[in-house]
Amino acid sequence: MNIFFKIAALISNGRRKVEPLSDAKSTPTDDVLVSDLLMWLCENGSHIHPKVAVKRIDENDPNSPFGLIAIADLDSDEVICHIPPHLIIMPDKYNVDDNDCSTIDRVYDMMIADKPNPWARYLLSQPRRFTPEFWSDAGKKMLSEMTSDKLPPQYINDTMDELDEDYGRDTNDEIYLHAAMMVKSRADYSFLVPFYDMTNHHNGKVNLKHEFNPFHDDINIKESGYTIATTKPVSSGDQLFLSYNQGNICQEYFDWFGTPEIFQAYGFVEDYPQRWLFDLARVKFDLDVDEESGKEVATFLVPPSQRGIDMLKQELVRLEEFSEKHRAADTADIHMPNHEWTLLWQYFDALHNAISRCVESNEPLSDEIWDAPHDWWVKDGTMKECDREEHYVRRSV
Ligand SMILES: C[S@@+](CC[C@H](N)C(=O)[O-])C[C@H]1O[C@@H](n2cnc3c(N)ncnc32)[C@H](O)[C@@H]1O
Repeated sequence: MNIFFKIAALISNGRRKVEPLSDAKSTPTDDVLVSDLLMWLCENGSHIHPKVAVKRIDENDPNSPFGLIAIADLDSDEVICHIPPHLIIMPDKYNVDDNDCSTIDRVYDMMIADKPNPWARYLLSQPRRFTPEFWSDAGKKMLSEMTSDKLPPQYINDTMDELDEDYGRDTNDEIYLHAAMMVKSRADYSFLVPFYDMTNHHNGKVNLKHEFNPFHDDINIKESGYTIATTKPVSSGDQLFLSYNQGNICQEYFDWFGTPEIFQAYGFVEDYPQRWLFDLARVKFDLDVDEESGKEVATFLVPPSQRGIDMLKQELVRLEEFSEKHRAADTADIHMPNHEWTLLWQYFDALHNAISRCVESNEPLSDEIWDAPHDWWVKDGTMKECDREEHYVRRSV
């Protein structure tokens, strides 16, 4: 019996009758690690919708990431998965402010166990050091030269410094670093949730939501577990997406966590729509492609100023000089792993493109933003200074 029907059988022994699907194309996965993981999850009390498969997002690329794919049409508001509390890795006490590293410690322990469970084996199979915070010294040096102290992402050394200096962890232990990167790129703050952590990001195609906000005061995750559901009908073959920065539990991420921060924390350049925030110029805009004209359009979330636009024009010149100096280099000479080099230039192109669209727009200019307080982040599109408790305000620069 193939994995698909094994899972369906498990679920039908559980809480819901699952009829075999006539148009089920293939097993939910072609990967042993993933099928072991799915079986382990179902045998340990998880509910995984039988019309959802785990597949590589590019079936022709054996290295492409996995994602959740509908293998039959889904309605809106269908529960895609429920993961019970005992499978979620979380710190003892949970407070979003004292985000300690106990979740990382637990993932590390799971990975170095004598017989790692299927989830640990899957996480260990993920590419090493692929998010910029965990890049080689050469890669981080090149990225820092590209962004200088002006353009995002900044603070790419924070995580390693924190692990080393604040928590005294061994940052020469490659498995510990991998555990840390898995938490940073797959957890909701300190909650690492299996299967939920297989969901990819896309703000334009997002079709999933959290059934409840696990950070809400009246939710005790140790009782509720995690449940995600569809927000709209999903056609067979479509990928299921969450938003990593504008989802229904993202709260203050709306204000400042944009395309640069997604690149830094998750190691990929997001598709349109993108969100760009440039502290130094106090410029904040969404960049999307207009369906009719096919042109990229910058939608400003705070009014841009001449001063800010002039700063970004100077940054464009500096970026072009950086490209002149490095793009033709031989990676062997700079000791940067190929995946870092490829990703760095993908981000360079997206950054250069976004600033170009911004400075060439004919948006009316005003100096209003320079009267805003130093912590000038404001909720989407308003100049209203937001209530502190409503929104985190990012570190001032
Ligand atoms: C929470 S995991 C998602 C599941 C992951 N793709 C897997 O194969 O297990 C986050 C990672 O998935 C990848 N990812 C998520 N959304 C993506 C997207 N839209 N494009 C490319 N990679 C994406 C990135 O590598 C990111 O660090």
